[in-house]
Amino acid sequence: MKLLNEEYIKQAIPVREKNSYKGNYGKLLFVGGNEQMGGAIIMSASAAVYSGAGLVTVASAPVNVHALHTRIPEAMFIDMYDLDTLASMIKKMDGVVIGPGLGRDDRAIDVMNTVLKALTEDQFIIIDGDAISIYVNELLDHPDAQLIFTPHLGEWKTLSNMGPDKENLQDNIQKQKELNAIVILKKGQSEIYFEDEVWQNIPGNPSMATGGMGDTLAGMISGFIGQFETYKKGILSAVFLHSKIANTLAETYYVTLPTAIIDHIPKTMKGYTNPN
Ligand SMILES: NC(=O)C1=CN([C@@H]2O[C@H](COP(=O)(O)OP(=O)(O)OC[C@H]3O[C@@H](n4cnc5c(N)ncnc54)[C@H](O)[C@@H]3O)[C@@H](O)[C@H]2O)[C@@H](O)CC1
Ligand SMILES: Nc1ncnc2c1ncn2[C@@H]1O[C@H](COP(=O)(O)OP(=O)(O)O)[C@@H](O)[C@H]1O
Ligand SMILES: [Mg+2]
Repeated sequence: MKLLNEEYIKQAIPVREKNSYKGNYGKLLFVGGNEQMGGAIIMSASAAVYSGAGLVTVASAPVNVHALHTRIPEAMFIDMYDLDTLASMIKKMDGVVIGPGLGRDDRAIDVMNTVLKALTEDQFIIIDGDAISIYVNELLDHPDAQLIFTPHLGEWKTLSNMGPDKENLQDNIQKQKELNAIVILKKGQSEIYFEDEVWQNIPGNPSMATGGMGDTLAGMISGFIGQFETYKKGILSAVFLHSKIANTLAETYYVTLPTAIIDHIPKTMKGYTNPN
């Protein structure tokens, strides 16, 4: 297992080309946030905006539109239960994050089916939170896109049948291959399973054990993938910086709020920008 530490991330973040524009930095769709959990998809989309994503659209329950626009006016909005609009929106995207606050009811299942069917092979999809349960319980087919799962240990049990006391490196590698996906297994020191190698994150601390922390990570990962040259670089940099920011904040704060992490992303990225 390779260790994900300061050395990897040093100068990993690309400098922006002088004449680049928003279209160069990722068009992302966030799908989730039912009537009870709008905050989850707002945090996720906010993390992507603050990570530098070029264009962010949120598909959510209509009741969430004003909260979203108050928090991040940079994001666009569609009703996620309008399945025709949802399907046509997917076609314009580089990547999709689905799951934060999605719920698991019949409407959520329809949303999930619509999204997975509309994807094409040049896109990526991050399946997080409730969307992990739906993917497993509804026996959904692997989409025609790069698939990325971001389970915590409870969600990994749903995906792999291995509980927190049973999961281990060899069986996790085997399961990741069966899933034909990149797996970011979230825990105290999260593990990242790629097709050819496994990484373990080093920073992180228990001040991060707060609702919304994983929603925020999913948004960061998507935002980074939209700008970095490879999936690997984007994912590893996002996982590292998410917990690195939390470590810095935990020097002075008892608990690290996901929204505080989000606020610190742009300045922290600047500090790691490659000057060449
Ligand atoms: N403000 C919001 O709207 C929030 C919405 N959230 C959403 O709530 C939905 C359900 O997610 P949850 O993760 O709460 O619930 P789940 O019920 O899916 O997962 C929690 C279960 O996993 C078990 N578990 C085992 N190891 C665990 C570990 N290391 N970390 C976490 N759980 C572990 C727990 O005991 C529990 O049974 C998701 O869609 C999520 O995005 C949460 O992110 C919290 C904040
Ligand atoms: N004790 C801890 N040490 C390090 N990281 C933690 C700790 N507790 C939680 N985290 C991190 O916080 C995030 C929690 O994700 P998740 O449970 O999906 O949150 P949510 O669904 O509430 O947004 C993960 O990135 C996990 O690694
Ligand atoms: Mg989660």
